[in-house]
Amino acid sequence: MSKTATELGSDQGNWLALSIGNSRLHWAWFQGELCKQVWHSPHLDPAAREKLIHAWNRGELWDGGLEYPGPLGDEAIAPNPPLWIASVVPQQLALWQSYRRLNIITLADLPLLGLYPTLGIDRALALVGAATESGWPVLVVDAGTALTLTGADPEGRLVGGAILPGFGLQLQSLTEKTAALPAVTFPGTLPPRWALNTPEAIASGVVYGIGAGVRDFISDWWQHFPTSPVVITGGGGEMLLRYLQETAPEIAKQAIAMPDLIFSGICCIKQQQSGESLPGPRFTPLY
Ligand SMILES: Nc1ncnc2c1ncn2[C@@H]1O[C@H](COP(=O)(O)OP(=O)(O)OP(=O)(O)O)[C@@H](O)[C@H]1O
Ligand SMILES: CC(C)(CO)[C@@H](O)C(=O)NCCC(=O)O
Ligand SMILES: [K+]
Repeated sequence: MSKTATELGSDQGNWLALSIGNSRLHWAWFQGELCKQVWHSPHLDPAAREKLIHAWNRGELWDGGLEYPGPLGDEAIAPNPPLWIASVVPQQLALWQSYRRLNIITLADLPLLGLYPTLGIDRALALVGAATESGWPVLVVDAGTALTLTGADPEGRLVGGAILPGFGLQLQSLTEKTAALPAVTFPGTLPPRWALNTPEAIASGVVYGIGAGVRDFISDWWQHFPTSPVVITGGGGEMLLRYLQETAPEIAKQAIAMPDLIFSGICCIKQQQSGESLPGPRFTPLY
């Protein structure tokens, strides 16, 4: 559906992308294809959603109750921005059902082959984003609440993947399901592997355990697709990359960190649906 001149004039190509994850909301403000700002917020309740919509209509991007990186100079968002949502949390998505300029992205919108019906839209969009940047085949490692590996072949067909508890969830489950293990905050640096105290032993187990698992998946992926890029994303992506740099520099050198991958995917789908761009990567290798 292409935009009318009035619509273009009124929103100047401004739009918002929202990726609803299991722990947090991930937001991006776009002008056309240009991503101006990315930020994260807690899940919302109806009152917080109303405050947000009112802020947008005053030209402000952020609500005081949410984490944000600070105002962007004098720039203001146009009122009633189109909102493109990808969600893996139905209750949080339901909050936006009555938003006037809502576009919900579903698996049916994606130029990928071989998808299974319950595949997470975040995983599928990350693949689209990764392929837009690096072409097919591609493997995406997303270290969010759940850590996922998702790979597609040279034709853009899902090969498959894996789901495991992410860094935060592993730390949390140890604390909650044991008597003696304390809460451990997410380590900022690679912990010592052979720890001599409880918090570092927990951090070591989780970081080296996840790291080794991911490394093994990447090695196996390269047996099948030796030239495939590996794209790392998600809040735990930096830690994962640190692990790879330390233990497997030859893998780390070939891994690409793309924190905002999901937004490349959303932008790509929006362009396709709005007829704003050249034909997308639908079923054709990009290189
Ligand atoms: N400073 C930090 N605070 C909290 N978690 C962090 C921090 N740095 C890295 N992490 C890790 O990143 C994860 C958060 O990643 P990300 O933002 O991709 O996803 P999320 O918000 O947890 O999940 P989702 O997108 O599924 O809601 C946490 O689970 C934790 O393992
Ligand atoms: C695995 C998560 C939770 C990662 O955010 C999400 O992609 C999801 O809910 N997926 C559904 C199951 C699947 O992807 O097979
Ligand atoms: K569940």
